[in-house]
Amino acid sequence: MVRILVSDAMSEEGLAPLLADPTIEVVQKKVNEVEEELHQFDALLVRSATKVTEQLLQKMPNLKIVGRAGVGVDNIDVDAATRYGVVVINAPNGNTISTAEHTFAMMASLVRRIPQAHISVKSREWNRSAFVGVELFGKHLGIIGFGRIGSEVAKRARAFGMHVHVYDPFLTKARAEKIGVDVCTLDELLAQADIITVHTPLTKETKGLLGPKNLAKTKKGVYLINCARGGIIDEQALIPFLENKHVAGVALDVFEQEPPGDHPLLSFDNVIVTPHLGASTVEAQVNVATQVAEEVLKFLQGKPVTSSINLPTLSKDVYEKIQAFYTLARKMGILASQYMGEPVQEIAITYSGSVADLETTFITRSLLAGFLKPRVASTVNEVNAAMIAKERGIAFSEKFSANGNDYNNSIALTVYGENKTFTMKGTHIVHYGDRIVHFNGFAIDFAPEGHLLYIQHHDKPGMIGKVGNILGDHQVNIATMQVGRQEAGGKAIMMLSLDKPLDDALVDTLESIEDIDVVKRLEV
Ligand SMILES: NC(=O)C1=CN([C@@H]2O[C@H](COP(=O)(O)OP(=O)(O)OC[C@H]3O[C@@H](n4cnc5c(N)ncnc54)[C@H](O)[C@@H]3O)[C@@H](O)[C@H]2O)C=CC1
Ligand SMILES: O=C(O)CCC(=O)C(=O)O
Repeated sequence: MVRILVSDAMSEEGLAPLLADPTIEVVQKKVNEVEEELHQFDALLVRSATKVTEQLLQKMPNLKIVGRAGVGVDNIDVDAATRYGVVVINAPNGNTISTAEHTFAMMASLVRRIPQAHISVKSREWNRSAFVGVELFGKHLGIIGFGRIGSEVAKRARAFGMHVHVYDPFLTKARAEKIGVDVCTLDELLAQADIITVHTPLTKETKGLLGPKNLAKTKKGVYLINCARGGIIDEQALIPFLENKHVAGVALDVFEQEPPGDHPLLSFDNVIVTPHLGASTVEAQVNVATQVAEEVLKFLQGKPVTSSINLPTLSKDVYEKIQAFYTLARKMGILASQYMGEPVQEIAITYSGSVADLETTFITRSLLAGFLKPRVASTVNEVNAAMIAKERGIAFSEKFSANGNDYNNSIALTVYGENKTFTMKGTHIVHYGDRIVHFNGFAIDFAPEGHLLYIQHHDKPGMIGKVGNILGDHQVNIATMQVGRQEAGGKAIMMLSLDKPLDDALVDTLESIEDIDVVKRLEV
């Protein structure tokens, strides 16, 4: 039974695909209410309240996936999750419209002073002259961050007759032209905008983006809106600009610390606030919960996920095409690691033929995961394989060749170790399966499966018989045997597939045969 912990409030309608699955148990409780059971959960679904820290991940050794029902993953230690091999996914567009609409609601409220007027009338006052606002029509709106939400805000602004200026260093010219917005530098935006709204993630670059220096570059009487992440507008820096009336008003849905407590900004009459409500609509909550539930379900069924933060994203089509190579690469990694049995510095991979045209990132990660698995005590999978390889000083590279050299497709690898270099080539043949066609410099043809025994020897009459007799005497059945040699009378190999693994004593016996140089057990 798969166990999923849903630790923040989430729409039941959205969670329906998980709740309906009889193989899944969904527990809707806060983390601190299930302290004793944390080690049992396979998946964790959160909004922004649960902090997915390294400490929490350590208490959840069975965890495979964290699903964030929303966009921002700043409540999740994604680096730690990656190290622990835990996939992190989000629901990137389920709450876009709601947040864009909330931004607009904040904008209209800000310039028409609706919250202040509301409080006044509720206090039994009728003071119409105190609440004169300004129109949005004809005003210049500066949008910082032109992704999903920023671009939806722009559409609405244009419908209101506003001039829209956009600053986003990652926005391509083609996309800006298609949407028809004025793309400018940050300084140009600050100088022109009557209203500035931020829609970036909170990163090293965006933290304090609207701080003392940039606030000083804004127009006198500017309005500011933050419905993205607390800290993009520097809260402390705002105070003098509000005191000297350079900033006419501020609308905040998000804060550096949430809840903000007794924050000095809350005492300004022209600062209007909501408690992180951008995504709080019925529709958005159903959307994000549905998106994340469907993705988690797909992941648990071994299907590709499309909104992962720490895995390459694959479409179903691409996933289907690479699946065979993904498995072949995993087996090749396992074989290479066991054969080498020593520290390695580099793994060079060459994809040839039809596989060279595919999305190989995932295949390479699979190969690395296979390679590292016998060497790493903790979980290693395609999420953390590249990171673990790096941490262990193992460089890896990919090369591509259109020519498959006798094979429709092939994956070749060269592993550079401290004392030796190892090469191997594998191919996947439809209706036949995975085959290793070169091993350690020898042409051969075997299926990388089960209990394998690699023997390197001198090419002499009677060698096969000697090995066969010893195995037979010890009741070890040989399922298949492939042989290869470099030249008659030179170095040769046998690759045997056995019905059971060999014990150490039998390996020693085989090694003691004259003219046998190497005996290696390989388990795939
Ligand atoms: N208040 C709320 O309840 C909600 C808040 N959010 C937040 O809104 C923000 C935007 O979300 P989306 O539009 O979905 O994200 P997105 O990823 O679609 O867009 C972000 C944009 O910011 C741009 N950007 C990144 N660094 C930048 C920089 N240094 N300067 C200018 N632009 C930069 C990116 O190029 C991208 O176009 C995020 O912080 C998200 O967490 C999202 C949903 C709900
Ligand atoms: O879960 C929520 O309501 C917060 C949404 C949010 O901030 C996000 O999706 O980034």
